[in-house]
Amino acid sequence: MAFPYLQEMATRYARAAVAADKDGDYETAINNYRKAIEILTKIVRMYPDSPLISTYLEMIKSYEKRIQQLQSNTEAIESNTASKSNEKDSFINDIVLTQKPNVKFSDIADLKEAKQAIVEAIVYPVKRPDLFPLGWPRGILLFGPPGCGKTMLAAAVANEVNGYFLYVDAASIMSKWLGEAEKNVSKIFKYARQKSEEGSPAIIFIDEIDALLGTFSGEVGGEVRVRNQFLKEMDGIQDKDKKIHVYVIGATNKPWQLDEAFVRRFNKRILIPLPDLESRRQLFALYTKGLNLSSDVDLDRLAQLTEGYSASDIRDIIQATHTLVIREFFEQKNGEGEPRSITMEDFLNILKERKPSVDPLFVKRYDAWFEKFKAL
Ligand SMILES: Nc1ncnc2c1ncn2[C@@H]1O[C@H](COP(=O)(O)OP(=O)(O)OP(=O)(O)O)[C@@H](O)[C@H]1O
Repeated sequence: MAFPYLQEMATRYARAAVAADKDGDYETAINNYRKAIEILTKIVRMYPDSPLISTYLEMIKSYEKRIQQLQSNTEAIESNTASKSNEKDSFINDIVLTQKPNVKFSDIADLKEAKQAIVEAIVYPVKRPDLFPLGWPRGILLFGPPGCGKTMLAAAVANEVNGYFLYVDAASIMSKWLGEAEKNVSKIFKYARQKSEEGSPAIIFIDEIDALLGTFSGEVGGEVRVRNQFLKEMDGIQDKDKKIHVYVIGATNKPWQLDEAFVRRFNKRILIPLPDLESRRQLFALYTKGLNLSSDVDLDRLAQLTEGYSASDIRDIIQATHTLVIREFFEQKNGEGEPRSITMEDFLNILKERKPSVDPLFVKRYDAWFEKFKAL
């Protein structure tokens, strides 16, 4: 999952924790502090170069301290045990990332074909269902290397149609709620249908969908039941009366692990590839927009040098280069005055130390899979 979403999720839990803490609902507060810690720890692990790392570490420390304080106050906790009826809501709260994400199509570099396919599949039918006498697809599969915009696209389309964005991590559904997974799958769809009935389209985004619809070598935790439940729910939203605006966007980095019978349920199957030269140029322009660049920085050249890098690799390169200059500024000038501008040499130094995160062999596999299952 991507940095901004993780950040948003951590903030959400932290806010819920503080609110519950104030209300004296210590059990909810502890649970939410724990979730915030879990996500912040993930951010620290995944984005060690982020300039905010020390802030996150501080936050983790202070939440841990608060949990300890609250835990020692067992009496208060017992008197505020969450009621059964709240449990359902809190599950949905866990998965509904935000009602309206703030990612826009214009924040996404290039991916013209994918944007167009997704607009045709979701935006047009939401705006003018009467123009689609034959119905329209409710299941869309986005596949391709990690960090190239699958999550962003799904969030942007939810934003575009003013809908609910339900972020679901398939791997955690299978592991975290073992035994509960089947029930939780139907809760997700029920909630989405309810939102649609109230007038807001709902986009269920399932990250790492291969964890849910993959071909398993062994049956460990009721996988077949969960899968069947999921397929039943997907069939349930194929509504002939055109009233239901619930869409399932599945994302995977390993499409070849999907069971072929299930692949066909996703009427649209779209490859989100590694950025080509032009996309990389756009990414460098996009992510250096607010930075102080020296005149020798050649974005075209940087785009040429980064063949094989993912969009998030490129964003990370820019972030690391910026951090380098900021670090130097603090070390040499103690944070006084202004940092110097970022030079081409800074970029080249960082590039030397960063290899693409995607294995080129995988890229060939994506293309081959797309050829076989393409459905734009
Ligand atoms: N096309 C793009 N334009 C601009 N930024 C991008 C693009 N693709 C990825 N990014 C950057 O990389 C981050 C990760 O992207 P995103 O989460 O959408 O990738 P993903 O394909 O869903 O990856 P994963 O499979 O790891 O979940 C984004 O938050 C964004 O900063």
